[in-house]
Amino acid sequence: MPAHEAESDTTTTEPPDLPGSPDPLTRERAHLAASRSALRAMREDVQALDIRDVTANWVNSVVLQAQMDDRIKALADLSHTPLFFGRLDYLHRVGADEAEGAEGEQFYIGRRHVHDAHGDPMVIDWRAPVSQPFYRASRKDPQDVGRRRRFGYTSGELTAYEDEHLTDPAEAAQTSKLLQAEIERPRVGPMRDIVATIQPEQDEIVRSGLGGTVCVQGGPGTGKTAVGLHRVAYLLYAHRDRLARTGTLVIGPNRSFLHYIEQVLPALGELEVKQATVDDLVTAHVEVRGTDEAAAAVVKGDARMAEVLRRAIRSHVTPPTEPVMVVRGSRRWRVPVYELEEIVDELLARDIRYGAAHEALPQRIAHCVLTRMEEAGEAPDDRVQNAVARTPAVKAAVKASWPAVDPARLVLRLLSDPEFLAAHADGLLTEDERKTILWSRPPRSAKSAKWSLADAVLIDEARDLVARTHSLGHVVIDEAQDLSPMQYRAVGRRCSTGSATVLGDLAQGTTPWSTESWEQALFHLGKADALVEELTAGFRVPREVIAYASRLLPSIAPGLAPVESVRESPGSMAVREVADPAGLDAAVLAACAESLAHEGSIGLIAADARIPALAAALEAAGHVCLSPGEETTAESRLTLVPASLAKGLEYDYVVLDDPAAVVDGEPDERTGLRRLYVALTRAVSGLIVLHSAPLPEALA
Ligand SMILES: Nc1ncnc2c1ncn2[C@@H]1O[C@H](COP(=O)(O)OP(=O)(O)OP(=O)(O)O)[C@@H](O)[C@H]1O
Repeated sequence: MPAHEAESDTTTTEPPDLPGSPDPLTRERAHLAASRSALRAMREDVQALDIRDVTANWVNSVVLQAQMDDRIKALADLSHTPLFFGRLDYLHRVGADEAEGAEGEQFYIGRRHVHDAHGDPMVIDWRAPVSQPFYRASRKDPQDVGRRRRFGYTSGELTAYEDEHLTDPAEAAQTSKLLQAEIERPRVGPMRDIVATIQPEQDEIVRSGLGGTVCVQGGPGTGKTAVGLHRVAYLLYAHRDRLARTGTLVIGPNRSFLHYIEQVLPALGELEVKQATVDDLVTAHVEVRGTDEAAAAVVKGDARMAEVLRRAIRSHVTPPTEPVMVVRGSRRWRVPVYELEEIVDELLARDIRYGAAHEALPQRIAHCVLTRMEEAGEAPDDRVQNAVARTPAVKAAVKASWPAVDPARLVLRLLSDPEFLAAHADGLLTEDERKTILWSRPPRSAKSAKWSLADAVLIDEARDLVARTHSLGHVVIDEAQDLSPMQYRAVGRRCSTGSATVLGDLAQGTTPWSTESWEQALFHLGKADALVEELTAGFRVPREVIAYASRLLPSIAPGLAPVESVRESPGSMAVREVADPAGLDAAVLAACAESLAHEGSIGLIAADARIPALAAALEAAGHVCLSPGEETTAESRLTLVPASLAKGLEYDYVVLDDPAAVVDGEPDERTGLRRLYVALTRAVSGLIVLHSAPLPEALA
């Protein structure tokens, strides 16, 4: 694969040039300049639109103007993001029969579609079907592509290109230098998109259909987050209308993480995707002021709790014992007990939401009354039925047989009333488990209760038993391995009529309820038929570093294979023992200073308990520190990261303080080692591990 740079363009592979014609790089630059002015023209066209004549009213005009403003924003030409990053030379016209001998076609691939004044494409959106071979074509399967060209940019200038002639048997396959350079480029600021370098196995996940749920298992830095975000962008392109109606959501583990990834989709032109943590979803209606012991949270997060709640809510249904007597004017209408029983039984058998049945019951009783009225020769209409449904007699019957249930109060009663819990957890929870979740001092009311996050998930489940939760079109769940079965259910009901992308790594599960197998997780999510894919190539962590971290795998996830890093960075790893524990802070500061001498972002990761001491030491040494997820700038590049917040984040250089303390910060050894595995796998270019206490045995 010959690479060409501005100064050293020696072996040209372009078709023979006419004497005096410009060299390929100049031609490509000319196409870039022409594309940029075409984009400018597209933007000016939208800006010049006068909507006064086409909008019927004020609301219409506001809506249309907002859409146009979005479009104008989307058409902005950002000088630091190349308008195109690749070119495909097809051997034949796309879609034409090869036998016709139709001439080849050329497409420039970029972040968005750009066309000229005649509507002919200058740049094709990376998500369009004709762009797909840019990511997937290979020597084995050239997909009718004769040449794939990648472009290299320096400070927004097109400075290099690299060609692959996929159908040329004489050309040997090589790893792309531009691809490697893009992967090695220092990270400053928030996460960026990978449109120019999506790999074939990643692309298969990105472009998999909207209908199915995909689950991706992948070690640290294999691009799960990147793939999930690009899949959303792809789905929005391929199913724009449907997803605009139903909505999309990206779920991440915490605010810092969401902040870190929030720029990726807008950079791809997608501004409408919502982001949330699972906690955000379930605390919309509950104020969380309490916490749980791990043992209680594990039981509360167990899927058996869903059945306990289902039984508890249905226990409010009582078979009718009294007939209903409705008085209208001078007449009395009676619905006998057996008929009421039939209605209640039928509603129970239909298994509709508790609240829906509660609303249907008065209408059903009123309908019986109306039938009797008709039999007696009256001609009542809908208004009469509604009036009957609202009579005190009918209301009293509904209250007796199918009373309204408040979800929070239902959970409150389960957690405070040992008999109520025992009755509905019979055969599901052991006595010990019931004791574990019962409040020792029950609160007076749902309002005054100190709900925990696990309680909020239970209330969310109870709310769904009362009234169906609104479902979105597509949900991406990142770091999914940390969700409890009940949390999976909470997410699952938010995409019950849509699909999901589930991303995670079983080896990075650090919650007491973390996922043991994707099959189980997908079952709880309600997507048991999802496809499980595996990503094994690592794009973040250098080979030496991942090899060191992978020593932990036999202890934390015995079935998983180590990540195969695509990054060679010799000398990227150092483990330093500090003999005197009192000298550890100073050694850490020195390692930070050493790392700051390089370009890029620095993360100092330490056990949560060590953070205050390190923050003070850094401040005393005059370092300005960022918090995780906060944007790195050229002036402040050092982030102090508590180990509990490191998940999903990355830094060019990582300094890891005292691994043993990171392990000891967790309730058990396996969780501690998993936390350490996360901390060890955040580095893009270099890792320095400092310790005075002995290293954990699994690592030593
Ligand atoms: N095809 C690619 N080309 C260039 N960079 C890539 C590619 N795939 C992933 N990366 C980069 O590798 C890094 C790790 O990606 P990402 O955060 O998505 O991995 P992850 O699997 O979610 O990691 P973790 O398990 O640690 O959360 C990111 O900087 C991402 O941009």
